[in-house]
Amino acid sequence: MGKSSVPIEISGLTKSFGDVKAVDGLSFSVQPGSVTGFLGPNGAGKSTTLRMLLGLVRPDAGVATIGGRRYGELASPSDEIGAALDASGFHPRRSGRGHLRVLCTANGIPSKRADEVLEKVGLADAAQRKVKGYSLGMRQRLALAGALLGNPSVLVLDEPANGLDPKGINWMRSMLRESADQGGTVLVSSHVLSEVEQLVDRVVVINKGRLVREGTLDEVAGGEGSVVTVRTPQADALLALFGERMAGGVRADRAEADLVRVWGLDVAEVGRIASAAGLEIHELGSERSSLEDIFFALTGDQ
Ligand SMILES: Nc1ncnc2c1ncn2[C@@H]1O[C@H](COP(=O)(O)OP(=O)(O)OP(=O)(O)O)[C@@H](O)[C@H]1O
Repeated sequence: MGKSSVPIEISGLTKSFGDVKAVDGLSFSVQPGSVTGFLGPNGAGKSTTLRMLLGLVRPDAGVATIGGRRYGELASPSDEIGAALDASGFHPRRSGRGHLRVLCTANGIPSKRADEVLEKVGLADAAQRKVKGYSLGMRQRLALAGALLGNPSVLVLDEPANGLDPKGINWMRSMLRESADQGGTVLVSSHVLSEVEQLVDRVVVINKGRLVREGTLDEVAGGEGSVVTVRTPQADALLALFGERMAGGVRADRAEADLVRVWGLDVAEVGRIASAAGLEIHELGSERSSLEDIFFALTGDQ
């Protein structure tokens, strides 16, 4: 455990831009020692939340803290939290090394640290090249390098997987994992679950500025769980049957005219209930919902 234990707490955070409620009473926490995915469709309020956490946007209500303090109250922010919010915000004519050295100066970090992090993110060979010639993947690496400069306990990365090829994703996973294994707190946002599925062990899912689900990948997958599919000419009657059990955590919908999907029960229970009601069943099956299906179900974003 090389890093101090610094949780992030988001509590009742709210922010509107004119008529748009970007973040709406949002609360969740991010614990040290894990990589947490911050997920939601485009416009869900992820960037606004991260900007409030980093003191770049003032909340209308609520508070975001890092180790119990707001960003503005941190004694030495770059030692405590490293952020990469935008991989396009570089000065195009600066070299990768030049960019990092400017950050070192601004944050009172010795400039030799620039070369250390360039090495760490695999950009040592491109250190002298101008950023305008960098690929998107290289910019992501440079953004991460900037976040790592102060060797902070907390890393906050907005869409870090964007532009990375599978090799790059693998590499990103090992970088984030290393930080979490040392006791670091890592929060990475994405609007594409499949992009970060391999990077994270916990997820916080938001939609329309509100919390939808929070937990480990298994908990979130288990919550929706597997889906039982029933092919029946009496789909209406079957839906009504399971509709009555909604309060018990059972959910059903109609995938096709004669195909009903049921969540919250196993295949044997569904078969037993349907046969007890005397319904005609042509096919009964079960499939595990993919995380992507769950994400769509949670965010209503088809
Ligand atoms: N500075 C701003 N002025 C006006 N509206 C804004 C501003 N920043 C964000 N919004 C609006 O707030 C909502 C949330 O935006 P935000 O960028 O936080 O979402 P996001 O989840 O990060 O989306 P994406 O995945 O597309 O980056 C959107 O409707 C957006 O248009």
